[in-house]
Amino acid sequence: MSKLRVAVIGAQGRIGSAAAAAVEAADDLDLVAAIDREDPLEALTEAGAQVAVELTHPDAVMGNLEFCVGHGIHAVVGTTGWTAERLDRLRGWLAAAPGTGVLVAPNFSIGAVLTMQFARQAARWFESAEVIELHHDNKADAPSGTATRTAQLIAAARAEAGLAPQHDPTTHGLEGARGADVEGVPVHSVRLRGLLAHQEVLFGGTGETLTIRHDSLHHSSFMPGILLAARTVPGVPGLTYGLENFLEGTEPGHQED
Ligand SMILES: NC(=O)C1=CN([C@@H]2O[C@H](COP(=O)(O)OP(=O)(O)OC[C@H]3O[C@@H](n4cnc5c(N)ncnc54)[C@H](OP(=O)(O)O)[C@@H]3O)[C@@H](O)[C@H]2O)C=CC1
Ligand SMILES: O=C(O)C1=N[C@H](C(=O)O)C[C@H](O)C1
Repeated sequence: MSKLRVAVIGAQGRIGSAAAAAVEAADDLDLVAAIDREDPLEALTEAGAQVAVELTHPDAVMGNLEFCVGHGIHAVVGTTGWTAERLDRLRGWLAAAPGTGVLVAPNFSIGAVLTMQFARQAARWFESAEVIELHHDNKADAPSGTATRTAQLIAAARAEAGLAPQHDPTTHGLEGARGADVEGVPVHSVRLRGLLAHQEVLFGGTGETLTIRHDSLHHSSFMPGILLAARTVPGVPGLTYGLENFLEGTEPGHQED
């Protein structure tokens, strides 16, 4: 069987370099292009890439995806900075490219995907919910894509359950002290040398709290998810948001890197 032809965009970066190495090491995948800021996107078409793994910067991702979708190259996207408007724009490009698939995943690690699912499940049972995300000191975006998605899922579950908006008695405080407001859920962002990617979701109810914590200790935590996504995306046309949509029916052994 011929190997799937995969390209990595952002291949000099922290996660992009790890992704390029993981693709290269996979028996069923062929790393046909590994490009970064200075390289032309035409390298993807010249190399005959079938799937592009996009791991760059919120300022670069839309241009890269417009090119990929316009050339019928499926994409697996880890880059953050997504808004409803950006997702709509991407849907528009995909509508004009039937058969092309794009997965946008706020987080490729299985533990982070489960954290989001557990948080959604817990949200309806607690009056208070806050998210603390902690990342390395070179991260461009805040809050993280994962924390934003987590807060959105909590907000949706609260609304579905008919919970009242969260009570915040703060009348005196410095700006930012209560974090960013993501659909009514406070999200706090810590940037610290030595960290990679970590998140705590805190829930509070009468006489009890629940804390869900996840730690990505190494970029290897994202690789099984990226490889699974690269293998799956050619069979899923249109936009898929969240790796969980590709995990259903997958045996854990199939996520090996
Ligand atoms: N979904 C997930 O599971 C994960 C997502 N991420 C996300 O991935 C993104 C990258 O993170 P990280 O690797 O830490 O960042 P880095 O800054 O280490 O890497 C990004 C790389 O992309 C390059 N780049 C910038 N613009 C372009 C462009 N137009 N075309 C090609 N390459 C470009 C950068 O070059 P230069 O240095 O010259 O700017 C750099 O080499 C972030 O948005 C991060 O949040 C990270 C980890 C996991
Ligand atoms: O920049 C990072 O490092 C990460 N970015 C993603 C995010 O913003 O959620 C995923 C993970 O947290 C690592």
